[in-house]
Amino acid sequence: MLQLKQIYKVFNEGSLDEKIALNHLSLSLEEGDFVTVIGSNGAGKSTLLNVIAGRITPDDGDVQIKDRSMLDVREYKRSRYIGRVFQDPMAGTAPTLTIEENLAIAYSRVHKRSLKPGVTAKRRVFFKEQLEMLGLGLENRLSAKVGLLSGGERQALSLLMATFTKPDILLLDEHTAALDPSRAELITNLTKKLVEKGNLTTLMITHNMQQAVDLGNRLIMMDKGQIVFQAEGNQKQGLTVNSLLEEFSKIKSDSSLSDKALLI
Ligand SMILES: Nc1ncnc2c1ncn2[C@@H]1O[C@H](COP(=O)(O)OP(=O)(O)OP(=O)(O)O)[C@@H](O)[C@H]1O
Repeated sequence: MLQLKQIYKVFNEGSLDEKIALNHLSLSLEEGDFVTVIGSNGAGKSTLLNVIAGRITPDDGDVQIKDRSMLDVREYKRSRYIGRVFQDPMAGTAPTLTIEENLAIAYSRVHKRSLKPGVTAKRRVFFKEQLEMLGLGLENRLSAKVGLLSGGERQALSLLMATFTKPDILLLDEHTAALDPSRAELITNLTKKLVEKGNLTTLMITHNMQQAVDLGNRLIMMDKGQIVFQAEGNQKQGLTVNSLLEEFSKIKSDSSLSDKALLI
């Protein structure tokens, strides 16, 4: 479904600030793979997601979705294939528009050939059904402005908007990190439910080791723009936070990383 081939990205090349963010990184995801991505600050995790989404162009390598290179596909066009949720609950939705208007925008991004844009009666029924799955009562507040929602409610809506169109790839960029623990748990559980329901191919960055262990069928650990450890299948299921920290300590000796940096 997703293939990253030898992705290389350097920032500020040739200057004192030169930083190799992705160092010939390759990764292949099958349909339905749910990969948790961990690593210290500056390991290249967000750059990786930005390269997939088309926000950053790699200096070398290729990004393929369903065997088609995406390098010539601009970010706004890739959003037809890619759903994304950011750390900031304010980032994924338009605050001055209503819940149903936000959903209509996400819907029309994918169903471009639809003759009737906006909110139709049929679509309203569909939106209500989708919102019911969140279990937050938002299906009864279709005309409420999104700016009035709490951070958790807004992030749940962002997650729904990123998933209900069944994107080929779902990118989650520390999407629970800005929420209080109970709301973070709610969004984590919703993520599990929506990803499983849609069998979505997903990459999720997290600094929460427990979350990285609990979610998904694969895990990758990044350091200095490379994948330094990965687990899948039974090995992934058998991982614990302690075993991850042990793996981490193996790369720590020749790096400036610390447990704290990984666990933030
Ligand atoms: N636009 C940019 N210009 C210059 N350097 C950048 C840019 N974006 C990222 N970098 C650098 O590239 C490296 C990788 O950054 P990236 O944001 O991908 O790391 P990360 O693993 O997501 O870190 P964090 O966990 O702190 O979010 C860092 O050293 C960062 O400072």
